[in-house]
Amino acid sequence: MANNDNKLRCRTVYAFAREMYPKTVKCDISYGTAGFRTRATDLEYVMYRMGLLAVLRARFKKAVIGVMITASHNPEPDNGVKLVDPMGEMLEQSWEKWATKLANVTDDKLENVINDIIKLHDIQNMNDRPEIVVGKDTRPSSPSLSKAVIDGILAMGGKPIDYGIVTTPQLHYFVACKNTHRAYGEPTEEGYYRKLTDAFKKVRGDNFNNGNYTNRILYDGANGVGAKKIKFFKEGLAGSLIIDMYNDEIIGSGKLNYLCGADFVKSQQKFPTGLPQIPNTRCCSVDGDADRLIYYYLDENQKFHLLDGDRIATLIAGFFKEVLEKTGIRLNLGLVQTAYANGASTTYITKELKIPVACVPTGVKWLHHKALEYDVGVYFEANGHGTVVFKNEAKEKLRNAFQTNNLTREQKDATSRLIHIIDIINETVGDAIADLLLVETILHAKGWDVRQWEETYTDLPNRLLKVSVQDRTVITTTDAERKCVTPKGLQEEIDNIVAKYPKGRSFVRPSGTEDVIRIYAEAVTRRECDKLAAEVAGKVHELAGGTGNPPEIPN
Ligand SMILES: CC(=O)N[C@H]1[C@@H](OP(=O)(O)O)O[C@H](CO)[C@@H](O)[C@@H]1O
Ligand SMILES: [Mg+2]
Repeated sequence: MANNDNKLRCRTVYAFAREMYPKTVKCDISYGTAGFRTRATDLEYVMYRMGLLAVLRARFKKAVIGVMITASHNPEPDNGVKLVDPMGEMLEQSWEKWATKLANVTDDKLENVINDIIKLHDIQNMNDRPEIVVGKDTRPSSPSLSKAVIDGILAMGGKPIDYGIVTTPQLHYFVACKNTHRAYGEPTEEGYYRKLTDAFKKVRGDNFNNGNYTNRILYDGANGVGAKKIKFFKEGLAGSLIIDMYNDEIIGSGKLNYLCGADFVKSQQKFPTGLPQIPNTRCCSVDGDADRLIYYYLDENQKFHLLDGDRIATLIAGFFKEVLEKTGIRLNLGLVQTAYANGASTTYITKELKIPVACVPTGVKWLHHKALEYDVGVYFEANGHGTVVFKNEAKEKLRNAFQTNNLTREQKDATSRLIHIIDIINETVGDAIADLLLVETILHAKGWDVRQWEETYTDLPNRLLKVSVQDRTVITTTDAERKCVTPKGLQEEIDNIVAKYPKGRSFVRPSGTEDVIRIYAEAVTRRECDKLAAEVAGKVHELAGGTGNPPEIPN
């Protein structure tokens, strides 16, 4: 009977694939830095197939798996999909290649790839009906793409749990809650808001303001899901933090991520559209799926000041170091960055904060795994994506110490504070809104305004450029992407250019989410930095098959 069920199910899988979700795109796509991401019109069959894969992965892991439909900070016509593993982490790398294979195989070979996955992973429980948690962002294409994922899940015999429109970090959280049998929290939106806002209010206490810190912030929702969900936080925070909302698609008519949002603010280094320009006022932006957070302000001369992911990371790591010292409990703390981290932030962390720093390749999966090596691991990408992770033993150590009577009053207060702060954090993945609550908690504890935060160190001027090339895979890199291996000769040319600029640093790598080569540069002055970036971009264009006009070098 089981065998017959299986055959019947498999026939449904392939009939559906051919009739409802035929492969419409000839060229291959690959599971990149954050899953598949491309024009939404090219994604229906990919979504269906990822629904199939999620069920196989869930049967293999004997756990709940997540599927998130989003293209994050990309323009509105794009969309994407990524799978979320049992503890809320990104899909294990060895399965990325199966995702890529499954997405690219022709309709008539789909069955072979599925059989290969089943055989190679010895998946025996093909009649299990695992839960697959599905979420989507606010893009117009998301509902139909979500239906394709759900059809894939159903065809493969899984049980879709559709959470509708949620932020990416919410979906990661739901998966972790389900697989820990609620030890991590309630797997509902309500449970998520309650956990974070209750912890925030406990730590904040009755004094909402402190020293130079005032509890009002201007919030740019990027006209996306972050604008929708912040409203529930506002309710839960009950005035302890006042969030003035802008770029809210319901109130305004703005387009998703257009001239606003965390990616725009960070990469353009500009104040976004839609927010009032009030001097020296703390502002923040999230991206299209609310997993990135960036702070900034305009001074009295209308000069723009950015406080990016590196700045958030140093604030958090420095604060945890102080509190951990106060607890008297020995836990090791480390910070993880990528090559995009501003050199000044790395110097500040190592020389002044004296916290160990690791550098890993771009992409949350690398940062997250490295951070798990520490008892308390803080990780952030310069673009504002990051969080803090705690080893289970570290959490236990804190809780046990709190229960004993061996702590002084000060040690006990610091331990209790830390235990509550852990609940403000979404440990599963970078979460813009949870990070916002954490940053606000730290600024409040220090009694700092945004300028005092900025005074901790001075960023080196930096520039991010993109160059289009015929084939971005011609560039390969090593040393956490800081050196390129191919095309031959390019690294030597970059070294020669960089040597002309005091404190200059530059590296290039193929993007994993866009069809471009990214160029990063920093130097002592803005002028030198822009020149360095443009010169390196020119070399990339020349040696890596650039398309269109070569970049212009400023005088
Ligand atoms: C320079 C940069 O910001 N790169 C981003 C971007 O990846 P690329 O591979 O560079 O396109 O999108 C990723 C997913 O959101 C994010 O993890 C990463 O940091
Ligand atoms: Mg994002």
